[in-house]
Amino acid sequence: MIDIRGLTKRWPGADRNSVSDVTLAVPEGTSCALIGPSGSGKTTLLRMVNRLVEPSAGSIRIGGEDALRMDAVSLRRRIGYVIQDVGLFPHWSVAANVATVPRLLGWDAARIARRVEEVLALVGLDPARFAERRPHQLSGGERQRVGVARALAGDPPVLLMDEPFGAVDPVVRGRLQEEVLRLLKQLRKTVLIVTHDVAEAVRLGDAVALLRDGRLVQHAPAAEMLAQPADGFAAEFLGADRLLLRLSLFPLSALPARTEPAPGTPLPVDATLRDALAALLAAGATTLPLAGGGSLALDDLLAFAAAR
Ligand SMILES: Nc1ncnc2c1ncn2[C@@H]1O[C@H](COP(=O)(O)OP(=O)(O)OP(=O)(O)O)[C@@H](O)[C@H]1O
Repeated sequence: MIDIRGLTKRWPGADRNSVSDVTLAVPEGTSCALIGPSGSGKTTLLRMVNRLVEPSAGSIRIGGEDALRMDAVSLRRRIGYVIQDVGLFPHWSVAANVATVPRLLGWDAARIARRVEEVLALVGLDPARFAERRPHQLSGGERQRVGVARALAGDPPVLLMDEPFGAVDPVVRGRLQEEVLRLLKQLRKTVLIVTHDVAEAVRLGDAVALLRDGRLVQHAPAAEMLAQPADGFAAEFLGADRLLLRLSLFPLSALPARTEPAPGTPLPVDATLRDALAALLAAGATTLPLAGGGSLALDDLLAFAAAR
């Protein structure tokens, strides 16, 4: 769905490329998280996709169409864009902000009103309470929800997100990540998301693309990248706890349950393998019962983590 080939950006007067020969495909209905150190070119790459930055070389196809030949304004109406500081119009109500793209698309007033209610509800904001407020009457987390609602309002097939949860505290951030993840899957959007947070990247990205100095170091499914970093730089960037993080991507059902019973508090069915490891450590146990029947053994969990 998003097909990027040989994409390069050299800013005028710069002595090197900010993005260098990046080839990357994001299949329809999937998400890819762009990670990398500060200055590695993540935002520049993202902003080339909706032509806020014009590439120096390379091609971008969206849904098979050449994005570089399309009119930039109509291209942007087909691509939702969510940024860290949200960029809401301060004097407009939440409803008016969310209606920006539907209005540009020329929808009639009744359709716009229905859509605004629908997307506000989708992002967990009660339209009756929030539609008429101004941005300064919202919390940071609520503002970011409005940003997501606005990006979804025109029902674009593609969503670009640049540190969308960067400005909120860790608790709100976790909840927003969870909800947005569920929503994007449900709506089958094709998503490119910039983050500097590895945990957020593997949580939100089906695939992860790692940049260094504008070049793509590795592009792989999240669990694969955590298990097999391409080089020393990738291993260091992903962090010493990467195998632990990888366990958080798998449900309990990834391991065959043992049939023998075990004492202790049962692990809930929706626990991840990382939750299971935490519970085993907390209980000082080598096995724990599963709420769904049978038991889980520490040995099996460690073998799974080491097998990659
Ligand atoms: N408008 C611009 N003009 C000139 N150079 C720019 C411009 N925007 C970005 N750059 C340069 O391009 C490089 C990549 O910047 P970019 O913002 O894409 O990195 P990033 O990985 O998103 O960083 P961060 O995580 O800090 O946001 C940097 O060296 C930056 O200084």
